Amino acid sequence: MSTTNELDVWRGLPALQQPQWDDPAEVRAVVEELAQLPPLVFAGECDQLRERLADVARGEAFVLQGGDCAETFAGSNADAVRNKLKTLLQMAVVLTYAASVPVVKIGRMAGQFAKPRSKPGEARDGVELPAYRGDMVNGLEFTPEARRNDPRRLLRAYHASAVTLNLCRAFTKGGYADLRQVHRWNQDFVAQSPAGRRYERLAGEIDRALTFMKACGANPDEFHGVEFYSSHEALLLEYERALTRVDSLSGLPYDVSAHFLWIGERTRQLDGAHVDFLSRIRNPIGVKLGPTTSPDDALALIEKLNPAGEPGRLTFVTRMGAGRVRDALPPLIEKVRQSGAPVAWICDPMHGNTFEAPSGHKTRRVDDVLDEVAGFFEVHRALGTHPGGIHIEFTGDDVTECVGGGHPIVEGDLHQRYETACDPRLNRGQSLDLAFMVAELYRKS
Ligand SMILES: O=C[C@H](O)[C@H](O)COP(=O)(O)O
Ligand SMILES: C=C(OP(=O)(O)O)C(=O)O
Repeated sequence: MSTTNELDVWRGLPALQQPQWDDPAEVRAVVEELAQLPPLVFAGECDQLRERLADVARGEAFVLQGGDCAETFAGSNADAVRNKLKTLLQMAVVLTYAASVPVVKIGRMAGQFAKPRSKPGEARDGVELPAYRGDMVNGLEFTPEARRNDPRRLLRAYHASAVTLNLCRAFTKGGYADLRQVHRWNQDFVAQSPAGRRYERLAGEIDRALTFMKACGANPDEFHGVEFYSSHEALLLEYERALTRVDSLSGLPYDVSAHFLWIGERTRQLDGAHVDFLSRIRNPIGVKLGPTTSPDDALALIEKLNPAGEPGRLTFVTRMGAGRVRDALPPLIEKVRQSGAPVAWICDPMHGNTFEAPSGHKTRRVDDVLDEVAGFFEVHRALGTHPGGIHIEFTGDDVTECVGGGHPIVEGDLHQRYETACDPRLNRGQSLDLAFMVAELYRKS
């Protein structure tokens, strides 16, 4: 692991997707302020997650990672965070109970405020403005004022992350996530949707199992809370660097902005700044791999990011697209397996399946999402490797952003509740449908 000076090597390397700020002095002042603020997460928690991910790499646990595409400052409130957590908990219960596998729960939450974009600008009715890059950089509103990059937003992102993480810790440790509450999470949902009714039946079985275990002498308080971890894409390196601290116990650097950080598909260049910076922090980390990744790219990333071959350190999050997963994924897994490197493999069935509907809304078909996950399981089953988890964009609200699902949304419905700040998310029913399908696939594999 690196010395403090080596943590700045990235500054001399190409760093893609970094915002241009108007006033470097203002950025320096903000970064200095960030560097004085308390850690959001602790080194020991990151180490614990690394151990959980080592279980995943060994085939003994499954990751459920998800949340908004882009969190917003306005969304850092109790209702929105509770709804997201509630859906994550419901999905985790379905997976744990129906697939009988320990589920490592990681929110794409409490820090997912910066977005890489395909184009620097956005045009509407002949007007061109800079693209929205996440609330950490500029505002979503289509006005020149909102779209101006404002470094003070880095501080607001830190505080919004702190608020969100505080809520997550309270909900997951303070009794709300108690397994004896499985019915309560579904109360507002049960009658409305096929997924809700299916979940309710499973919750009834869990109730009976808990009563049985209690009768056998198990301590029901064991089910009081759950382990929950935060994660986001480590995109804005000034922010991540300012929140990197040397742990007083181990003397090693941890990025204390989240437990788990990942490098996106657009910034995973081997000789780039993002790969260098993440190679030097001690957190468990991930890399997104799209369909253009070669087996040699995967090996080179392993060599750079986990040269010691430590289990749980490195997760590959594959996002091939439903049409490509069955041919693009096997050569990667095969070569990594031959190398003996311990990698946890997770499927992101969202980012390879985005298209634009005739109405102009960016959307995804639930069928494509399900098909990519099915392909991911088929490939792992054929190769005898472990399908280690899913990474999804979802929300706890009944939005209309992805088409299809058990309670189908058609393209003409997209305008009804299209609320994402960036890419389309699964709503609660679509997320539960996915969890039931994954549980079945897991059982079979
Ligand atoms: O969430 C991922 C990316 O930021 C997003 O897909 C980029 O979208 P764009 O192609 O509209 O820029
Ligand atoms: C940008 C993202 O994905 P990818 O890097 O896989 O495109 C994302 O997960 O927000």
